[in-house]
Amino acid sequence: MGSKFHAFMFPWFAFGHITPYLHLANKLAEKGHRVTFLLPKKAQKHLEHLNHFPQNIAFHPLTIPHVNGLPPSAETTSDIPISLDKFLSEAMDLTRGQVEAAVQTLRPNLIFFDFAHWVTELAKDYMIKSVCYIILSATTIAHTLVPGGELGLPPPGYPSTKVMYRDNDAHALATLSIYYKRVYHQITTGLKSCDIISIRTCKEIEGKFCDYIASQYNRKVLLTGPVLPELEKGEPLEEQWIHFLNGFGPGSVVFFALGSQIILEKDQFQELCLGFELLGLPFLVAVKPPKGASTIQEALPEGFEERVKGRGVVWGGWVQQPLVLSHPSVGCFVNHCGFGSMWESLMSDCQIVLIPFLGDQVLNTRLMTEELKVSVEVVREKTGWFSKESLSDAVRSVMDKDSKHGKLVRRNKAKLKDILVSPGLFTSYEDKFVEALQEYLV
Ligand SMILES: O=c1ccn([C@@H]2O[C@H](COP(=O)(O)OP(=O)(O)O[C@H]3OC[C@@H](O)[C@H](O)[C@H]3O)[C@@H](O)[C@H]2O)c(=O)[nH]1
Repeated sequence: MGSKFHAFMFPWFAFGHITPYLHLANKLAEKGHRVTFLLPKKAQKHLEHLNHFPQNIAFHPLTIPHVNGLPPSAETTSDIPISLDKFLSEAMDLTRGQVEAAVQTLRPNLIFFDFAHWVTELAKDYMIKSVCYIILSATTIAHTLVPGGELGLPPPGYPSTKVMYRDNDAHALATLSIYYKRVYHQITTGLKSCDIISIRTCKEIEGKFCDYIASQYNRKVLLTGPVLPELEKGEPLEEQWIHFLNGFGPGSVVFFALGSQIILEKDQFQELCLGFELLGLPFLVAVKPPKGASTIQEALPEGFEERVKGRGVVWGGWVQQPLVLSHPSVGCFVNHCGFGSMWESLMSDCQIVLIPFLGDQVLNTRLMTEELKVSVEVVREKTGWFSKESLSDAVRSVMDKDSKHGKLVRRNKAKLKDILVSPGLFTSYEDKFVEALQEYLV
């Protein structure tokens, strides 16, 4: 059994990081441990519905200090373009006093962090254990964030010849170069100096990358598994989507989403819409309005809505992605291969088409498409541009009943899913992880 502990959680101020931390917090709380969750004030109201154990998980809101260059109301990466992330990162560093005050008062046993590498010093001062909990893929860490790593190039001894950047990834590398140095420093410092390294993955998908990280940091690496939430514990799918999706046959709808960060240029957004028009299948596209537009409607190609009426919707807000994916009418998931979406796509019964934008998304895409062979990637030009034809061709290549390639990836994916859903696999990762933490605390 082991004794109950009290953990602090302090993830990077991005929903793509906060949400998986909260899923892990729920698992700890379910086992009777206590969690104090540090997060920006405004983020709390978006997350309360995901806290399934409010008696054991307490949110501890932080005030985001003012930093020149950061818009006054910005508190998470969803509030700013990627080019301003560095200011939010400075603001996070300036919350150190608030974090320390909370540690001093509440005296936790452990503190989980990812980007705030200075947590390890603070933890030592108060004699608590620091846990660097990585919610990006092990593949990304192994390729880009090990000591001696270099932007865009695999490090010596890297265990794959397939999961790499290629010529046509210059667009993703250019974005990565904006924040690479900062994130490299944050992650490698945190991983070197923490007490415990842990990653949100499992060896069935990323075993050799996890082993490589362990060898490069000369440390044991604990895996939590994907720590997916139980869908039945949350709210049901919104009525409007049930109604829309029920109007189509099993496995016929293509669902498109790009996570919480990607905002398309207007011309690329329009090309995307035209790609769906060309495809001819029913679709639900959920993306933010493109740059320069405040609504989706004003940015749609002329006459588009009329032409696809009754067959497709482009929605500018949040949809409940895991629930949409579990609707029987949805047969294909086109997405950016953020690590959260990658897991959700693997656990669904949909065909997977990938269109990565950021550095880690490119590597995740290669892992899925070339190493595991469970998906296809949309072909881009050297400039990063994808055309309506390349988008619709990729979807057709897996959705056409007679497509050989479609059959192959469907078979591979079904095999992998069988392994992942084998009874007890994920819970045994979670149990072993918690046991390992308890051993550290003895
Ligand atoms: O409309 C939406 C969009 C997204 N979501 C949810 O939001 C989460 C998005 O997480 P992802 O990791 O896929 O993508 P994000 O873009 O938010 O992640 C960010 O952090 C993780 C990194 O791998 C990504 O590169 C980075 O962009 C998923 O759990 C998804 O189900 C919705 O529920 N509805």
